[in-house]
Amino acid sequence: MTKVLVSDPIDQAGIDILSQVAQVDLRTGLPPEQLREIIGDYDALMIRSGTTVTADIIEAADKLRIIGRAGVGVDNVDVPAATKRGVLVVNSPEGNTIAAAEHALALMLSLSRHVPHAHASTMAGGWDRKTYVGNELYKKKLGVVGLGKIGSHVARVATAMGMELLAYDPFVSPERAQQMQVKLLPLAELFAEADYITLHLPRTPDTENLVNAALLRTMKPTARLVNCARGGIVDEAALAEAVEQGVIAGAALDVYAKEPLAADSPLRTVRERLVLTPHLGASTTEAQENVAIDVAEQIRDVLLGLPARSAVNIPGLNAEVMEQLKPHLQLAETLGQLVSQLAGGAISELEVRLQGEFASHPTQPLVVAALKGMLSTALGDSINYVNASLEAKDRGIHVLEVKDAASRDYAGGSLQLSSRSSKGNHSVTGAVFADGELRVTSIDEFPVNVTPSRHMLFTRHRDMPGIIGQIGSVLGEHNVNIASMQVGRRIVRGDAVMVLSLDDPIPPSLLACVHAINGIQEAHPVTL
Ligand SMILES: NC(=O)C1=CN([C@@H]2O[C@H](COP(=O)(O)OP(=O)(O)OC[C@H]3O[C@@H](n4cnc5c(N)ncnc54)[C@H](O)[C@@H]3O)[C@@H](O)[C@H]2O)C=CC1
Ligand SMILES: O=C(O)C(=O)COP(=O)(O)O
Repeated sequence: MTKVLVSDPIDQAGIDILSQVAQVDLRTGLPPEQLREIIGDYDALMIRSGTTVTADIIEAADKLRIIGRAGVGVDNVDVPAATKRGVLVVNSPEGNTIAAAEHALALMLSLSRHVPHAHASTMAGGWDRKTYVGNELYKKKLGVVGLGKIGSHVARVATAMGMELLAYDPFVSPERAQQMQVKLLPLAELFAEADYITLHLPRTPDTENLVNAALLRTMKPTARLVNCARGGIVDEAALAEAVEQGVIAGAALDVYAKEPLAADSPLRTVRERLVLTPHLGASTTEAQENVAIDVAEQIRDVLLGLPARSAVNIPGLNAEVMEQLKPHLQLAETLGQLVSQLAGGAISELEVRLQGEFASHPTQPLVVAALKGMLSTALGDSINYVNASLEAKDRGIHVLEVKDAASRDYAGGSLQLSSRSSKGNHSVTGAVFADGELRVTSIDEFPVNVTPSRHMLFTRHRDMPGIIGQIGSVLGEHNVNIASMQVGRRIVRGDAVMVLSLDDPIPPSLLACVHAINGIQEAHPVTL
């Protein structure tokens, strides 16, 4: 029975989808040791930000195929460890964009008009209209750090509210910024100029403690900071001090370096001008339904052997690409299996050559498919689209990608894999025909036209009378039935290759007899 563990609260719509294909166990709030103990039973894990998936947990996850993050940030998952183990990580990149953006705007407005403090004072019996005089956002400068999906929505709404938009995002082009009516500035200038600063970037080693005491001191004393992105980007102790001492006018946080926020955090002692929420950015009914459905559908699909649309650790290979390139990926994988079995030893270099029309396809997915096929000979099922590139790199395999659009051999182009190993060099070429059928079109530069089949035998021999008959006899003696046979040669009585498609596997004793035939130079059994 396929089993899915849901270790954080998710919307029922997600559970319903998962239940179509698996037994779903909802166990929230598990301590790490307990999660480690039980994870070995599960094929899939669905989480939000409450579960931290460490390398240790992934190590214990013997059956795990996919980790689904019902939200955006995957900083609570050791993605490199998952990749190494071939575990797919997926998320919901857009399901909670609006919720997070609106929460950042809510925090900005709350801060400006002292909503939480005025509310608390009123509830306590007060009627204080003097202390809580605020500021307008209209005509103020808003600095958006990280102009991605959430940052852009905040920018759009803030523009509509009459704010002037500044942004810092090293990966956004000036054209895009201009289109959004946003002025791109270096980080230091943005901090010095803005009246409000809102953070919408991921937490990475580069962004950790980005907003520290020194940067806070460069802000205007009237400026306010909002962090609805990730804890750890802001130095919390420095921020508490800056707000307390009036270095800045206020701050609002939804996310913290360590969650839940520690009872003794210095942030909890700041009484005024600081608004804290417990990671509520994505907590709307709408967003929770969106992300639960988005991620549960991906888990369901992957468990059914289909591709996921938002894979974090196989860049460039989403469901759309997989669907479009299905036969081409299959060809690359098959040629990878073929070339590794012809090589018969550790391959040190693989050249992936996209010829003719093939050169119009994205290279990366085809290279990954070729590597998966190539490595599966030695590594079996443990190799997949997630870890193929990494495994190849770890094994020191040098991968070369060549696009040769000018080559004209087949209408749809062709794909050639050439391997270099201690035992020699081999190359195989294949094409996808109009009906979607795969063909091997050359082996070691000898032209052939072979449909790949489960059991095959490839020989390299001298083109001379009698050799084919002898091979046929040997196969017959071993009760191995030949489905088809092809010979490729470049010159008469020179070197030739023979490809036999067989109905049965090749026993080792048969291979020894084939090798013993006079004129046979190489014989390679291949299983696809
Ligand atoms: N509080 C909450 O509940 C939620 C928080 N988030 C967080 O919000 C953040 C943004 O999410 P999205 O907009 O969906 O992501 P996104 O990927 O669309 O945008 C992130 C932007 O940050 C930029 N960026 C990366 N490194 C940067 C750097 N060093 N300096 C400046 N900009 C940099 C990227 O170029 C990109 O444009 C993420 O950290 C995510 O985890 C997302 C949803 C809910
Ligand atoms: O999607 C994100 O990145 C979030 O931070 C939302 O976190 P949550 O799913 O509410 O625990």
